[in-house]
Amino acid sequence: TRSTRPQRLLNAVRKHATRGDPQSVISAIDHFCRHSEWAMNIGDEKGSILDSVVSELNPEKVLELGTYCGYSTVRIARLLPPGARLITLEFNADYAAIARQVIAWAGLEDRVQLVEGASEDWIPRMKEHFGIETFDFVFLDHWKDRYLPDTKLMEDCGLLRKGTVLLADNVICPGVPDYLQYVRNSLSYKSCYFKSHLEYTKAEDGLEKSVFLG
Ligand SMILES: Cn1cnc(CNC(=O)c2cc(-c3ccc(F)cc3)cc(O)c2O)c1
Ligand SMILES: [Mg+2]
Repeated sequence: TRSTRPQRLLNAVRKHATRGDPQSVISAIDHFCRHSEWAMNIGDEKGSILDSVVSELNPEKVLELGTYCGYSTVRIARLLPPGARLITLEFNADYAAIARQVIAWAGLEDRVQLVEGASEDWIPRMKEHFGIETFDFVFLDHWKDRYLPDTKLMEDCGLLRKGTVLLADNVICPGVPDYLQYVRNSLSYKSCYFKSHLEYTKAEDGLEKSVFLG
């Protein structure tokens, strides 16, 4: 049977990236997506903005919603100190299987926990199942109609603290209008927009950074 795009992306990582070298994994995926097949990774341009937000924050506890092939997981985890923890949720089992191998190729499995399942099922279980009190940083990149309900769910589950940073991908393309309206108008968030481009294209897209004020 034909291979899938995520499988071909993983093959490109194995062929062109060095085991244990996260930067080479990132570069191999960006090259594959620019020159072979577009894929919905955050990409190098928005990825640099993600890097700067993570580096400035130095988070200990990170949640990623939407793993896909693990590209942003690798981007974030490579910047974390070894004691820090990144929990990444992926609904799609096929994507999760590929992402595990990409994360392992980068040598970052010791600080990443990939969980398969629906965000709305796992968010309420973070405390008792993972011993998490609150998250320092949350990266939202999953189904766009889940950004707002999952943010409200994280609030209700007490997973956000004063200063927790939410960073949302694709706020222009495909777009998350209900989420944007919420974080930009709620007195509980200080929000700002980082204008960029849809991964590997000239189309406008951007990231919204929102600090929870408690
Ligand atoms: C199936 N599935 C599993 N995870 C998800 C969540 N991610 C997205 O949907 C997503 C989509 C796009 C995108 C797709 C087509 C297009 F024309 C323009 C943009 C870009 C992204 O960066 C994304 O994160 C969907
Ligand atoms: Mg995205």
